[in-house]
Amino acid sequence: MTISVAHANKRYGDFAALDDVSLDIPKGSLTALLGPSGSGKSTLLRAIAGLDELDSGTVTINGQDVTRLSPQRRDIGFVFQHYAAFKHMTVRENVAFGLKIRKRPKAEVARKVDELLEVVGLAGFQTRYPAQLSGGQRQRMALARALAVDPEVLLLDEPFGALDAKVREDLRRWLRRLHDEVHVTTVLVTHDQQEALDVADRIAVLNKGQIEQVGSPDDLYDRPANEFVMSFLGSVARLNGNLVRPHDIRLGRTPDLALAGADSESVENGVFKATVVRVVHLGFEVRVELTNAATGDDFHAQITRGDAAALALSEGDDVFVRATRIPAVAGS
Ligand SMILES: Nc1ncnc2c1ncn2[C@@H]1O[C@H](COP(=O)(O)OP(=O)(O)OP(=O)(O)O)[C@@H](O)[C@H]1O
Repeated sequence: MTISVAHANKRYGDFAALDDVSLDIPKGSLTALLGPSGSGKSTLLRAIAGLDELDSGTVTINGQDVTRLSPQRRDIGFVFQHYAAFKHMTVRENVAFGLKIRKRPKAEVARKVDELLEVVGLAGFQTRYPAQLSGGQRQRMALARALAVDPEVLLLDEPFGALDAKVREDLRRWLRRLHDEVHVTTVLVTHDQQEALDVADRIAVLNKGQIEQVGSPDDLYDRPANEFVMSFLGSVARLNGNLVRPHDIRLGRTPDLALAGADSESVENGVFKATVVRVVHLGFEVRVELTNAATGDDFHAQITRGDAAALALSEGDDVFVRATRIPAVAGS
């Protein structure tokens, strides 16, 4: 383990921002702290960084208890959502900053900075000033600066939060590739489940100052520990009391068509009737909004364009519905 947090508690007045949190972060992993606003993600990250002191509990980095060490002595790189670059310094000087204050030899600084600017795709931007960069380029410069001093741990607090959706998506793919190249143990705070699923190899889901589940993206998506994790990691539909993923719902014009393709997995709730409320085309997929004919509950199914075309659904049509997969979620 590179990082171990044990029984961390942090209160603000009566409010428990961290409530007995324990988390191990393996060496070389890219772990996302995922949770809704106010769940304690940043508080946990700041405790690992040493920017906030815990009320109780310990933080260990590489076997050393760093709970009482200042951030400067923890060997970490840190990137925030709004990165404060030195405005009067060029990109090159910004990235070199940490190495210069550590008084590294000039030739080493030059080599290292060249290498990093190459890695983050800013080789052609060396003499620009931060104001002459796009938001995405500025965050990549921030990452290069944090990585320049070869930290043991890289901590990222919503590093792409202020950028638009397309740039965010490009940057998180880029971050994943960067991580595959440099393997520095990385902890990323995000409230965006898509970002966590896309970029992380491990996800810790936080809720109200506690960890609900830790696991790989597949573990969490396919085997959620509880309803909170299941609904936070993707959209859900409630069918006869069970939470299911909208793309695990099969529709048919007749009851046997809804059953067609049923595999050997146990199908606990059978086929039931529903009415089509709306059909929404979302590019590759089609969302079918439905009402359960017996209970009046609304839910939606996500099907392929091919299936939608074959079914030729219109508003008001009756269809037969079946869940193809019902995850075993505790408490549902
Ligand atoms: N300095 C502080 N004083 C009082 N309350 C605080 C302080 N810092 C954080 N909190 C509270 O602690 C809780 C956890 O905050 P934290 O920033 O860790 O949440 P978060 O999960 O990172 O949320 P977000 O995604 O909104 O940043 C919040 O309810 C917040 O209001």
